[in-house]
Amino acid sequence: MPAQLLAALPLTQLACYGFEPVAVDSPRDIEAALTGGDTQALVAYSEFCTHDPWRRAAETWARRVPVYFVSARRDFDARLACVRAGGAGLLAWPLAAHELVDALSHGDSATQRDPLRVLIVEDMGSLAHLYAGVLTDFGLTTRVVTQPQDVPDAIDAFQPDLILMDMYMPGCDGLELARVIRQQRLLDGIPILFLSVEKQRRVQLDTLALGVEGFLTKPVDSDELVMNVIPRARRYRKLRSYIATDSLTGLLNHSHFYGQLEVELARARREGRPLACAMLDLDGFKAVNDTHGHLVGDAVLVTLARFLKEHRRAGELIGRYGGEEFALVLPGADEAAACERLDALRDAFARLEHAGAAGRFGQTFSAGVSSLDSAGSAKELVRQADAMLYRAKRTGRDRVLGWSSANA
Ligand SMILES: Nc1nc2c(ncn2[C@@H]2O[C@H](COP(=O)(O)OP(=O)(O)OP(=O)(O)O)[C@@H](O)[C@H]2O)c(=O)[nH]1
Repeated sequence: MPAQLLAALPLTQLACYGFEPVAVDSPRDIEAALTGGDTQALVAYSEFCTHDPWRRAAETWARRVPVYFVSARRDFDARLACVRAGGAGLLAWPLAAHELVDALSHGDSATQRDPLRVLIVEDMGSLAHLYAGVLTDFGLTTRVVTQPQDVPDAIDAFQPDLILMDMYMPGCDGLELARVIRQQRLLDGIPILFLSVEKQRRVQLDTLALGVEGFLTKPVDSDELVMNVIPRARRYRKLRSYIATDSLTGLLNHSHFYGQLEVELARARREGRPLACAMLDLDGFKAVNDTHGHLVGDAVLVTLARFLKEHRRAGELIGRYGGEEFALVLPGADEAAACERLDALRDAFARLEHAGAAGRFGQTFSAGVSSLDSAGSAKELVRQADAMLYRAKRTGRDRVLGWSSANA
């Protein structure tokens, strides 16, 4: 974008969200950044007037990375010009960091970082792997399941963005399996595409009436498969992330955290493995808002979210449970292991410095921990961890307490 506008970019705030923004004001620098291969997205200022060199240049860049246009214009003509230039989105000028972060974490660049996932349910393994090969060639990740009864576990483990399903399988047909999937609240909206030799219009219409996304008649050619799968999977991924995550921190929101906790709990029981839950709350956070203002308070919340994400281990869940309250699920950890880990996190976070209007400051959190040793349900896990969190607050803050050791 033009050099005189670069100073108005919220680069420091973007860095706070975990991005590495680079400000450039010449097409040559942009070309160099794109050639380097590390650039995930481009943000280009545009006035959307007839002679707008940035829009014209951006049209060529948009073929290589998602380009987000920023403009003071919000009218229809500007929106249309953005679409015609291949823009991934139109953001308001002056650019607000959280709007860009929202676009990047839900948009096309997010799918580039984390490929779309397709679960293929087909009793003929060779055919399933043929479909998988086609989708993999287009950059998608696939998993094949040949037995209907294995589908619920595969969904839990793989978290697909779309299910491609054979209609006729031994033991359980596709319609029944679709109903089993849809009856789970969190999976009600997942796109299901049927693959079948079925040509009877009545049967196809009955299938669509069930709320499945579509019907592909075998044999399906590669283009038809890919064009039916990618847009639907991408749309579901985007909608799900809008619904499941908190817009400030990008962590799971309250209800989705709780839903995923139930899934992890069931898995831990099935596999006979331990599981712990922790609730975290920033200490004296009201004073941060009062002293430095709400924007600095928001930056501390974002920093804690980013800190937790950076320290996240495979399989762990992190959610924003309430305003300044966060929640963690640690599959495979018993209470003692979880307390030790939370205490290490507490210690490391307390060493960070935050920048405020009234100078730099440190921030601590307290945490309560519970585990399957003492709690039998998701509700009980959260209740016990919460009770320990408030005991930690009452007894001095900046500490971690576990239910079983505190109540022994
Ligand atoms: N900046 C900002 N503040 C928030 C947000 N959500 C909640 N808060 C603030 O968090 C503060 C919580 O204050 P209290 O519940 O009194 O707790 P505290 O000051 O952290 O004290 P203890 O928890 O007892 O250590 C309130 O001032 C809320 O306004 C948010 O999204 N952004």
